[in-house]
Amino acid sequence: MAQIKCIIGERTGLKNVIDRVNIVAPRDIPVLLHGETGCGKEVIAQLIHQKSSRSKEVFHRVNCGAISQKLIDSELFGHEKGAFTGAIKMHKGWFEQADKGTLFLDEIAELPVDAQVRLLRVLQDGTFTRVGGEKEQTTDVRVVAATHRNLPEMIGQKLFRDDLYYRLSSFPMVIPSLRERRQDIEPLAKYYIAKASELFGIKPLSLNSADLEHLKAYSWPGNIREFISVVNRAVLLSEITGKLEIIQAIGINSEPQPSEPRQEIDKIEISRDETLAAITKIHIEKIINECHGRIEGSFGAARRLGLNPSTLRSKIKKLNINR
Ligand SMILES: Nc1ncnc2c1ncn2[C@@H]1O[C@H](COP(=O)(O)OP(=O)(O)OP(=O)(O)O)[C@@H](O)[C@H]1O
Repeated sequence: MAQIKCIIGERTGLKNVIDRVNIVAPRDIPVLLHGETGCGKEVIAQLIHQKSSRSKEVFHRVNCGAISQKLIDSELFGHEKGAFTGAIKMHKGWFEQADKGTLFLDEIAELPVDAQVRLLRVLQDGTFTRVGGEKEQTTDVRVVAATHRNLPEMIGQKLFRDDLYYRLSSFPMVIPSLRERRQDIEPLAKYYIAKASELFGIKPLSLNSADLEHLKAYSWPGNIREFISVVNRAVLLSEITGKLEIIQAIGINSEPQPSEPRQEIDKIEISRDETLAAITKIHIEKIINECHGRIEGSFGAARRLGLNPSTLRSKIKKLNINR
C-alpha cells in the first residue's frame, strides 16, 4: 500500500481528528468517517490502517457508488467459476481481498439497501458464501466506512438501514471541511506549491500575503482536492506571467460552469507536458477573447497577461492560437 506522504494540519486543524485516530486505530472496531467531498476521508482511513495492528496487511478501498446493482453480491463476496454467464473463473470479493487487512468502504451511503442487509451479516458474523458456491467462507476484516451524506436523514427516508448504521457508527468521526480549518491553508499552500513546481519543472515561487488572503477567503466547496487543483493551476500559469496566479486560478474555479482549463488541470497526472502547453494555450485564448482580440494597449491581452506584446505574439505563433 502507498504510504501517506504528508498530512498537513496534524497539530492544528486536524488535531481533534488525529487524537481520535490514535484512540481508535489500535482497537479493532469499525469506524465511520463523515466529511465533505475532498476533505481527506481516505487519507484518514489510511492513517487508521497504518496505526493499527493490521498495518502490514492490505488496505483495500472500494467505492460503493461505482458498482452495478446486478454485480453487487459478486463484488462483495466473489463468485465461483460458472456461477453465471460470464463468470469464466473464480473471483474473490471485497471481503476475501481485504482478509486480515482493512476494507475502506467509500461512499457507503450509495450502497443499495439489499446489499446493506448482506453487508451487515458479514460484519456481524464474519462469514459469507461466494455467489454460486456452497462452502461458507470466513473473513477477518476491519471496516472503515466514509460518506459525505447525512445517514440519520437517509434512515428516516428508508434509504439506509438503521441496523447497519449502528453497527458502523460505533466510533464516528467528522473530518472538518477546509473552510473550517483555515489555519492549515498556508502550510497546505507551501506544500502543494513546492510539489507542483517540482512536478512541472517550474521554478518555485513564494506566496505573497495578498494571495494567502485570497486563499483564505475562498469557500473551498471541493476542499483539499479543489485546493490542490487551484494551486497546480496557479503554478502552471506562473509559467506565462512569472508570478503565482492564485487569483486567476481561484477565479476559474468559482465560475458558475467549469471552464476548459479546469478540465485540463484535472488531467495533469495523465500527461504533464501536454497539459502545460494546453493550459497555457487555453488561458491565453481566454484572455485574448476577453480582450476582443486586442493584443497591445491598456485593454490588450498582453497587459492582462503581464507579458510584453512581442512575447505574447511569439507565444500565439508557437502555440498556434487562433485570434
Ligand atoms: N491533511 C492533508 N494534508 C495534505 N493533503 C491532504 C490532506 N487531506 C487530504 N489531502 C489530499 O487531498 C486529496 C483528497 O483527499 P481524500 O481523497 O482523502 O478526500 P476524500 O474526503 O476521501 O474525498 P471523496 O469525498 O471524494 O472520497 C488527496 O489528494 C489527498 O492526498
